[in-house]
Amino acid sequence: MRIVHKLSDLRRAVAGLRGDGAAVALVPTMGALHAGHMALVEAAQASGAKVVASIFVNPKQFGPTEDLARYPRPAEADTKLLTEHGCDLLWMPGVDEMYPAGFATNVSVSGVSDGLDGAARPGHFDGVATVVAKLFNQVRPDAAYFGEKDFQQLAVIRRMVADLDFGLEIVGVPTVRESDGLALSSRNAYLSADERARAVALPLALTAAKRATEAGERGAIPAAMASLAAAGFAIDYVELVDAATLGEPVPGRPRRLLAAARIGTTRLIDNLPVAASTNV
Ligand SMILES: Nc1ncnc2c1ncn2[C@@H]1O[C@H](COP(=O)(O)OP(=O)(O)OP(=O)(O)O)[C@@H](O)[C@H]1O
Ligand SMILES: CC(C)(CO)[C@@H](O)C(=O)[O-]
Ligand code: BAL
Repeated sequence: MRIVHKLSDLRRAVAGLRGDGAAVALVPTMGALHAGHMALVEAAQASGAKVVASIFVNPKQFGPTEDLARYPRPAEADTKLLTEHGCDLLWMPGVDEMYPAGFATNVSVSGVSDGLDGAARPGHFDGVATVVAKLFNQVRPDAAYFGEKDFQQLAVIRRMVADLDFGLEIVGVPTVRESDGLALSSRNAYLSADERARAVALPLALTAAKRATEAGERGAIPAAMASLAAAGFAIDYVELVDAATLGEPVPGRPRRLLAAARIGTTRLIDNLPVAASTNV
């Protein structure tokens, strides 16, 4: 796997991958890679495309009191994992390469960025949209792969791609979980053993609330909040939204249950689809 740090080298390397007429798929990440990221790489490979992964810890999507400085950056382990998975090219720009002096543009996707994580992390989705727009223009892929774990992010990117005529396919990949149900996340590395044991309350609370809601029961959201609080989580939100507002008009699963909560200093997010109630 070739690794490039400069935009000029990236352009040449992508042109090389396309040499024999192959399609190119992009997997954008912030590194500290795990099996969730590898599911994106594998889905991209399954399409027959050459795969470009990017690793860039994007300062613009972190709030002033968030974890930019301590975000894990295990470059060697990341490179090894991508090589073992047969990734074709790794784009690893530095902050100065991505945002040279004088950089002054902001991409803001209104509506879909507003609630949930957009409300809890002001400016976050502007930072995501800005860097993802740049990644798309840098790599010019035919398709890009994102995880459903960051469900609102996926919706923001789909909206941006449609609105700005990027002309590439956005593919959402289902969330990869630990055996107890916790969604894989780079930030899980922050959890102490005790916090890790209690963190399973997040997928358990969402699963219980999903089942109760689908059965037509009332009070599922307050019950989920109570079980998260009992496990020691500080809750940012637990919300059931019309999936169409997040760009997922899938027949049979018209709603999405999303949550974000903090355990100690670690903020976790998760979400599940919710089918139409069988009891109304
Ligand atoms: N468990 C997972 N299953 C599927 N995709 C995932 C999973 N975790 C992350 N992704 C996807 O990988 C891409 C890169 O995400 P990122 O590098 O932020 O990893 P992360 O584990 O989500 O990290 P963080 O802890 O910062 O949220 C995103 O599209 C994200 O949705
Ligand atoms: C899409 C992304 C790579 C943009 O920095 C990031 O938000 C992430 O890792 O999900
Ligand atoms: N996984 C989304 C990136 C972030 O939390 O900043």
